[in-house]
Amino acid sequence: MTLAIGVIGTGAIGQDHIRRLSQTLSGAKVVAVHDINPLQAEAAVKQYQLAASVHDNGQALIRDPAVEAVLVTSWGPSHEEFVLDAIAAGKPVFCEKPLAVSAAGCMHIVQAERAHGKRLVQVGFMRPYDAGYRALKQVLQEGRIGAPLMLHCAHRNPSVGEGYTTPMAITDTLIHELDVLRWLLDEDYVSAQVVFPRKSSHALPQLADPQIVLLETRSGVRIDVEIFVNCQYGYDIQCQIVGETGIASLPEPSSVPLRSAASYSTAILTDWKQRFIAAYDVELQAFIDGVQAGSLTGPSAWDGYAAAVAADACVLAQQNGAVVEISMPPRPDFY
Ligand SMILES: NC(=O)C1=CN([C@@H]2O[C@H](COP(=O)(O)OP(=O)(O)OC[C@H]3O[C@@H](n4cnc5c(N)ncnc54)[C@H](O)[C@@H]3O)[C@@H](O)[C@H]2O)C=CC1
Ligand SMILES: O=C1[C@@H](O)[C@H](O)[C@@H](O)[C@H](O)[C@H]1O
Repeated sequence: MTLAIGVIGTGAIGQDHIRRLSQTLSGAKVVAVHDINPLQAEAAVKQYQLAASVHDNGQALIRDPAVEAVLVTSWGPSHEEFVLDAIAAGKPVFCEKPLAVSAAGCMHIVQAERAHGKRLVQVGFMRPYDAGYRALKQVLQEGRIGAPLMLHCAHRNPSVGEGYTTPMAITDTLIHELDVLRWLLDEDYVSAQVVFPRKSSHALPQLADPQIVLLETRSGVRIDVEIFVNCQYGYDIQCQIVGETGIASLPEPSSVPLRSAASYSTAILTDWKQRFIAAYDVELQAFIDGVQAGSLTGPSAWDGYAAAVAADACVLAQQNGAVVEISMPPRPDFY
């Protein structure tokens, strides 16, 4: 069976997912698209030669009988409404991060999904599907560096657009670490603090960049994450775990070492699309396969909620400079 997917939001990642659904993955096809900017939707249909209808609103796409599953890749603040509509229609939905822009919004989705009685939601947290993070988790699970004590992480983008603001460093960027580090350590956070180094001259006035987020987990692991979204030199994701008997680091993406012009070098990627290309493929194939098998296993609405609870605390910590408590309720059996 080929899963008929409707895509809401045909911008950067929407088009990238349409490309992989149409050209790389198996078992799915794009049958409908919608974007608040109709020219953007038409452009996606043309570029990927889709046999897809173009809807003039998201609700119509979700209700379209030809659409069996929904992909939400629109702007973050629109996610909650579309995901709730998909659940109300009983259709599986893959939603890009963030699941909703606040923990309260994510909780509405959790409640709706539980009331429906079966998992319908997968969140686009792709890093748990990345081979490097998976290898890192295996090292931890095999006890090869002993119990984890500290994590030193960095999330660096070369530059960001004019619309990117200080809280977005948390809700748009750090949200990936909030998810993947929780998955890696298999525990929730209990506190957050944000400190601001000297501001980069490359950051626009509305953005404090870089930032350092300090997290503490339930067992006492201390985590520092540098978020630096105007670092200029590349797209660079770092994660180093200091354990009781050793240190484990996220592998660098593979690249040909070059001896040339009196130097020895390896390239650094500049684009998130390339850095996690394999992980995006695997996460979306897992969604297709999960829908076909009647059982979703990827990052859940609860994972989206957990990341949002921590993100809310980090945004508050940005404002007051204090250590903010993170209070995470126990995971319901449903998840
Ligand atoms: N998992 C990942 O690594 C990534 C996830 N994302 C997430 O994907 C989402 C989209 O990001 P981008 O593609 O980079 O943004 P974008 O700005 O390139 O595209 C967003 C598209 O959604 C459309 N849109 C906005 N509001 C809408 C609404 N209410 N209804 C229908 N269409 C609407 C816009 O017209 C635009 O075409 C964001 O939530 C972002 O955080 C983005 C990049 C990477
Ligand atoms: O999700 C993403 C973007 O939305 C976000 O703006 C970037 O900072 C992240 O690196 C990228 O993975």
